[in-house]
Amino acid sequence: MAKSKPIHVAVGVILNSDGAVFISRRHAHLHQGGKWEFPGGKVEAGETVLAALQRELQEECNIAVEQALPLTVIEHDYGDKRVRLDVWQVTSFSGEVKQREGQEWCWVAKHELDAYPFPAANQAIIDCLTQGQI
Ligand SMILES: Nc1nc2c([nH]c(=O)n2[C@@H]2O[C@H](COP(=O)(O)OP(=O)(O)OP(=O)(O)O)[C@@H](O)[C@H]2O)c(=O)[nH]1
Ligand SMILES: [Mg+2]
Repeated sequence: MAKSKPIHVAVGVILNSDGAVFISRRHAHLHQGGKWEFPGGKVEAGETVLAALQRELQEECNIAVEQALPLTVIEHDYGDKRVRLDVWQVTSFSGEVKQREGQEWCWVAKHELDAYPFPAANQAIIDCLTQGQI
């Protein structure tokens, strides 16, 4: 049986002035619950990916994205659902980064990212960050 279209997700990599990355922990009851993630969420119908990124990062981590660059697109099949992660690096923003939805969160040095379990789709991003390619 043909599978339905992947869920299109806008995902933001935010680095602070120390070069650390903002991550938060998915609530236990959600898909991939308990794993760490980059902030972001589903792109709505008729919305650009950048607009979705701006909306999600305002809602989830309190910032207004001023500039962001597309890094990569990752398609992954979890078996129960397929995702298409549209990964952007946030290069300019205003506001103070903080988690607004009650999720555990932290800034983590790139070389320490391997210690945090992420959803399988994220592995390519984690590799780029730990190898200093981002
Ligand atoms: N935000 C985010 N989602 C990810 C990442 N990696 C990954 O596989 N996903 C998957 O992307 C899908 C959508 O993400 P999401 O749950 O943040 O979507 P959302 O904010 O719109 O959630 P909502 O519909 O509950 O409001 C989930 O199935 C999630 O498991 C990641 O690094 N960040
Ligand atoms: Mg989300």
